[in-house]
Amino acid sequence: MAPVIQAETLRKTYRIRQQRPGLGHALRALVRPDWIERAALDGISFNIEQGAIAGLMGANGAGKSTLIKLLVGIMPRDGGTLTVAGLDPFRQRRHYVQRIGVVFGQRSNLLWDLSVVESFELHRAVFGVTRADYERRLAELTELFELGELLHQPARTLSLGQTMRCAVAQVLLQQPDILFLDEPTIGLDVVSVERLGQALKRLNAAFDTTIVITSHDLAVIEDICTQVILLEDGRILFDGTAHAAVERYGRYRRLRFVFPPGADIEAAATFLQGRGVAVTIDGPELCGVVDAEAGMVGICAALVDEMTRRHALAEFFVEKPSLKEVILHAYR
Ligand SMILES: Nc1ncnc2c1ncn2[C@@H]1O[C@H](COP(=O)(O)OP(=O)(O)OP(=O)(O)O)[C@@H](O)[C@H]1O
Repeated sequence: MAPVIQAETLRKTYRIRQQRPGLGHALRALVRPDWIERAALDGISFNIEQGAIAGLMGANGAGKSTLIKLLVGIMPRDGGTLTVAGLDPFRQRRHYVQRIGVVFGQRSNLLWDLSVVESFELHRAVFGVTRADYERRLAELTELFELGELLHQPARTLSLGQTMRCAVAQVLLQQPDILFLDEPTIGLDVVSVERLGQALKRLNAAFDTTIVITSHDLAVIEDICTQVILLEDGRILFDGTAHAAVERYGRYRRLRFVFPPGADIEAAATFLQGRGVAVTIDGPELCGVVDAEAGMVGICAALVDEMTRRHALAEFFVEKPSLKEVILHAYR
């Protein structure tokens, strides 16, 4: 089966007006402005299969939002080819929008003073969903997204997490083939992130809906995505499963030291940093991710040995790090 999304040497360049300091430059720029070009997507190629949950990841400015804008058809590409569900998202936008659901961050189409179900009714009318399809779909989505009594509340009374679940359910009313979510987890607490993630998984399992999601919350990507595309400076650094990403960066190990009450964890952290280990402190625990490509056992053993001699430890563990840790380490 052909992939539902196919991108070949996809390119997007922004023209940026240069403003040099000084009155002379400002006056000259009025007559002959200085432009430079910046490639936000530098000829990237990838496929996404029908029924995948694909996570787009990358640091700020990596090109995730630009890619989502090309995928949903609100911006033209400058080069390469892009086919989604057999259509060109930008050139065939009128047909295309019927096939996709899009939620950008916290911009929902729920109307503030109306109850959620009233906003859903308006959406039904705009997208021409038949009454019978709407009733069936509403029942399915109420269960999948745990909407229950939220449906009868005015949108302004919902929490951020509840708003996001309702906003996503709303765009699913017209049963799109593909759902695009740009940073849906911003501002959500961990419980809301988990609830949204589980709802998306249920949706995907029940209807084989392809989902493309960008998030800085790597835990959500690791939990729900079947494919991870990692962007850096407009290029693809990694494209594969979350599991493969961990395997690829499998040479990393997490050293986790647990300290007794009153221990000087900061001093221990400084010591590890001095050995080139990236560390985080969480309560009585100090974690360091070690790049131990060659001689993994020896490097970990030497660090543990030095730590036990210098500091009073309650326990220590050598573990495989999460996707989040290895990616963050790879960025450094
Ligand atoms: N409208 C624009 N005009 C000029 N440059 C832009 C524009 N939009 C984005 N860029 C530049 O293109 C690059 C990619 O930006 P993009 O917003 O796609 O990244 P991102 O990965 O979504 O980042 P973030 O996580 O911060 O949202 C950046 O260097 C950015 O400064």
